[in-house]
Amino acid sequence: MLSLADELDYLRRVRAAQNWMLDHARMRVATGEQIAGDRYTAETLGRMLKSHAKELASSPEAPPYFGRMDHDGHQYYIGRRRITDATGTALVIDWRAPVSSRFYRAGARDRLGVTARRRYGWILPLPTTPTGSTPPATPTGSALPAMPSGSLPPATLTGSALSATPTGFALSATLTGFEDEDLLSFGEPGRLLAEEIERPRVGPMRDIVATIQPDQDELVRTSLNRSLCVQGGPGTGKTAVGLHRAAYLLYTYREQLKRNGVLIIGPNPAFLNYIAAVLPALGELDVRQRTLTGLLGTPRAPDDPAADLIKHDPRMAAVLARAVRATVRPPTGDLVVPDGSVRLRIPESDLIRMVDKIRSEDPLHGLGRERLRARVTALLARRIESRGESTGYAWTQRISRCAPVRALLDQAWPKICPADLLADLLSDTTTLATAAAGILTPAEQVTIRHRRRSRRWSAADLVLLDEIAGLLDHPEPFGHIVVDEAQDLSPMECRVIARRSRHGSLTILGDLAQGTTPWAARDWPAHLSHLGHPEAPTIALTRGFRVPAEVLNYANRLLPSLGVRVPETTSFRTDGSLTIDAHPDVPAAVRSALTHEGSIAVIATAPRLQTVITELTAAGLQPAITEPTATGPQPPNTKPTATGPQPVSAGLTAADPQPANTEPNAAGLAPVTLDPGPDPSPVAPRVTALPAHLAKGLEFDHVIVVNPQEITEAEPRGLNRLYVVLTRAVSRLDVLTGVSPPE
Ligand SMILES: Nc1ncnc2c1ncn2[C@@H]1O[C@H](COP(=O)(O)OP(=O)(O)OP(=O)(O)O)[C@@H](O)[C@H]1O
Repeated sequence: MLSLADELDYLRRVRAAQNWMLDHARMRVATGEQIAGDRYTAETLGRMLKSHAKELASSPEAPPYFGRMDHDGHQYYIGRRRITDATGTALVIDWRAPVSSRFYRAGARDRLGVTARRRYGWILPLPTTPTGSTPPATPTGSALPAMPSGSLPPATLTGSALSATPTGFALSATLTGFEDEDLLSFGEPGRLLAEEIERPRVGPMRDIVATIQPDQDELVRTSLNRSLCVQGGPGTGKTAVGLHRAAYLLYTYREQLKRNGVLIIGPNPAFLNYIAAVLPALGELDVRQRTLTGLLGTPRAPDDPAADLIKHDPRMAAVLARAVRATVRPPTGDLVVPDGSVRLRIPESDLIRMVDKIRSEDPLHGLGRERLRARVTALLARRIESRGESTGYAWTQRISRCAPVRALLDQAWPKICPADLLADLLSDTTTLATAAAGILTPAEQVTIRHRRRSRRWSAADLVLLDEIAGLLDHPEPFGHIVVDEAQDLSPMECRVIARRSRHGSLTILGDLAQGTTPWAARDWPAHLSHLGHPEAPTIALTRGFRVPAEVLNYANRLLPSLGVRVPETTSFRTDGSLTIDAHPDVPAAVRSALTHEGSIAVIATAPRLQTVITELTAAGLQPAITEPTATGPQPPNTKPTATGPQPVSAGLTAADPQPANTEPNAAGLAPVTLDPGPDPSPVAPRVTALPAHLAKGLEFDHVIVVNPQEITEAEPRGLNRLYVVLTRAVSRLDVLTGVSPPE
């Protein structure tokens, strides 16, 4: 076992190796720029070297390793990235390397050959303040919490806290201690893990590489060719598992994923901002993170709940397929193509047979058109060749694009513009009746009909446009897609994702109990079929890392009324508190919450929130707010978990730089800050006022729910919404029930 002094020596070696790696990468970029070669090779090499250097330079403050294990006579230090010294010796191995899996999975029942496991505690420096000074380090960030000197449990081997000042990296993590796990209770959560889970939430979501649990590790390391559906209650780590699986796949299947890449789909921009830092912290800078809207475009027309219900129904796929097929018509007249002194002819009857044959092959529309062009050209070529003449590439090109052939294609198999087709379909009674006959009822047809031909599309229309585009051609594919909050997708939205993962795999993350959209899934098998991966196994995660037991037990009482069958979540934590107060005094609740560390959210229905904000502001407790506009929901103007001493204006605004690879805030989704009035002092900068419908996926240390009965009554799935809202609390939940306490 290494002593304290040995550990410090090792850390110095690792820091030196990190500096060498960075210098070396930068030098290679510099020399690479002078290498002669063809432009393509030089560019590819340059890009590769630069991205390697960028990756090494990113998050220099992160701890270089978080654990160590002894296995098979070797000692392995495990970190976010592999670190090698100038001789090529690996000092730290990547958490995704095959052998690292033993670090996560070795337990009392099966030690997997691991004879010792040690976890390290670090503190991170705070970023430099605007005045240029660096505040003292705090135990936050992507690290295990600090181990206070002298307070280590007897099982650990440290006698005092360590302090190693690194070289090279100006703002580096400081090693503060380590914990050796008791081999007899191997697998029991240690102190460092408990502290990590119970820490107050500060800033955006962090990676969990240091404390991945065995069941999570199995999901993370599932191979690329397998799709997975993870059903997990609130705070069971679904999002964390999905993001770490993306990082694992990129590491293990880098070559395969180079071309098509990985896509993360989240429910809204606020959520994407919340998770944006996780993959870059793991060295993965090139993962696309989008909402479905980000993938499909910005809606320009408001939602229409009655019409949307039909437009999101899977029957619409059949209506649109029929509408596209209806554009293919039997050719009228013979095809006559002048070629030099001869006129080549294909009789109408042959053309009709040809079109019928291609239709029976059921190709995508765009492919069908090209198939018709190719078959007509081939038939004309045979006519020429039967006269003993030859055709070549130039002849084929000319004839296949000549005016008579083009005219035939435009008449029998026309090009389709999705926007035109949808505008015609939705505004023309006869066209819609023909396409929807026997699929939608006449009343349903009236409901979705647009009064005028318009190209101002609602969110539901954009899904239909994508469906039409998918009937014409294949969209850009992805090697792997992670879909979060998947239970909320409509069948038609599922098809958007299915089209993009035809040859790839999916990680589907969701909780049927948290389904709040009108079309939310009630069971997984049907949903998985819409997602194009009915074979994906559904695996349940039932241990909650966020919500303390007392709060979770309270929220779980709603489960039998939610209309779905899901396993109950049990909590890893017993440190929380729950208060139920029939006389809501929001300012008093906020004042009391402010006596604790961490983020605070006041959650209510959107209309109630207006009153609450006025009340809080009058009491000198102006919160950061996030509120809906006519065009849709908005991300919080303070990042979901923004806590600590940040002014309200430090929240996300439309002008703020967006985290790498997340979409910019779509127009109309810009956050709104309450007019601060004559006295703009943000009295309660770590308090966020949040409408219930924007709470999904987020977490706050202290949650104050105002008038829960209004939340349940505000929408058809109001009980599910309340379940989501109650389970956002990391430490404390106050329920201010109002005059009529809910059952
Ligand atoms: N193994 C772990 N070690 C430490 N923290 C963890 C672990 N797994 C999850 N967490 C933490 O638990 C919290 C909840 O995780 P996450 O958001 O992934 O849950 P979720 O299942 O997606 O929740 P929800 O359905 O409510 O959105 C996060 O703060 C996450 O970092």
